[in-house]
Parts: sequence; structure tokens; C-alpha cells
Amino acid sequence: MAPTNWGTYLVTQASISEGQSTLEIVRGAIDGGVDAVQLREKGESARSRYELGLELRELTAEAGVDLLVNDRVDIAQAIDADGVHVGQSDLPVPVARELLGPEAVVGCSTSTVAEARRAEADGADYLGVGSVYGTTSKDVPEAEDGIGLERIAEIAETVSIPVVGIGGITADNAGPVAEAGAVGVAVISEITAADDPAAATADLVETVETAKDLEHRE
Ligand SMILES: Cc1ncc(COP(=O)(O)OP(=O)(O)O)c(N)n1
Ligand SMILES: Cc1nc(C(=O)O)sc1CCOP(=O)(O)O
Ligand SMILES: [Mg+2]
Repeated sequence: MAPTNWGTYLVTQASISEGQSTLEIVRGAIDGGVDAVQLREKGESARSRYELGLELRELTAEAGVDLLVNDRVDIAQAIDADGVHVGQSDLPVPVARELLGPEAVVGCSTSTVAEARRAEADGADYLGVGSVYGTTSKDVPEAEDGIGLERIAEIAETVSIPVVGIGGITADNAGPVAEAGAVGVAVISEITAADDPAAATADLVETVETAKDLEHRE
């Protein structure tokens, strides 16, 4: 599936779960209809991300769900992921593309119009734009303040590649992100910290689909 159709995108970080493993959470997310999963697990060793990545690859491939790896092109290659997600302090987009090839999905984090233009020119396939509402899930002070929906709209109008909103997104506030022009939403806590990840995912899927339907009718 292409990023254009990623309505709901799970970014994994089991350290903020209520005792559930990443595999359990991803299984639930798949049952709930998630479109893409990103292996993040900041703080874990390369070996443990690699081993978890192999298991996630099996699960996601069976379900037809895209699998991305955060930051690490080498792990993406080693587990045969669909692609990689890089931020402003990670490997540059053209380098990730060169290493992974033309078929891989390369996503890039941006929070300003200038960064978005650059990522698109560099060949990114989609943008992760945030932090939309502000979050403590990403351990940097900048993420605590939201960039707001107007910035999402401005970036979505500027670039031709899909924009995915990230940061502080829940089923209650995901609709306006899609209405602002994002193809979908990426979340950690809304699914990961839920008692029932499948139900939390299904709520998000429905909210985003409804908002996109309304947006297209206008
Ligand atoms: C979909 C998506 N968008 C943004 C990010 C953040 O990437 P980055 O800024 O590199 O921060 P880390 O996640 O690496 O801490 C993301 N991971 N996914
Ligand atoms: C990994 C990440 N990147 C962000 C960015 O703004 O680039 S915000 C974020 C954390 C998203 O977690 P939650 O859904 O719990 O807010
Ligand atoms: Mg990164």
C-alpha cells in the first residue's frame, strides 16, 4: 500500500505501554485496521530491534500492512522492511534512498514549510509533520508545543507528497488533522497505552476515514 492511503499509522514504543509487548500491540493494531507500522523502540539495542523487526515483518507481511523502520537504514535492510523514516538529525533522505533503492518508502519528519519543501525535493515519499498538538512521547522539548492545524494545512497545500500528522493525536482530535489536509495520522500512545489496542485503532481508523470523506465531499 502506498503512503497516500495510510490513514492510521502506528509508531511503536513499548516502554509507554501498560505492560503489553510490541508484538501484542501490533497484533491488536492490525486487527483494528492499521495501515502502516513503524518500528521505533528508542533506547533498545540494534540487536533487539532487529529481532523484533523480523517478527514484525512476518506479522505485517501476512496482513498486507506496510512496515517502516525508524532512523536505521541498516535494520530496514536486514529485516526487509518496506522503508525507513528519517528525521532532521538522521541520515539525509537522498542517502537513505541511495542505500535502499527506488522501490523503498522513505519518510521524513518536518515541522516547517521550508523543511517540507526540502524533503520533497530530496525525494521523500511522505512527510511526518508534527508535533501537531504537542506530546511528551518524543523526548525533546520542541515536541511539547504543538505546531497547530494551520501549519499542517500550509504544508499539505505546499507539497504534493502525502502528509501524515503526528504528536498528541487521539481519536477525539484526529478528525481535524485529516480535514486540514493530512492523509492520515501517526500515533504512539493512543494505541500503545490503550487497554484494547485493536479497539483504539478501529476508533482512529473510523475517525480519519469519516473526516477524509467529509473533506472530499466539500
Ligand atoms: C511518522 C513519523 N513522523 C515523525 C517522526 C519523528 O522522527 P524524528 O524527528 O527523527 O524523531 P524520532 O522518532 O527518531 O525520535 C517519526 N518517527 N515518525
Ligand atoms: C515520534 C514522534 N515524532 C513527533 C514529531 O513531532 O516529529 S511527535 C512523536 C511522538 C508521537 O507520540 P504520541 O502519539 O504519543 O503523541
Ligand atoms: Mg529519527
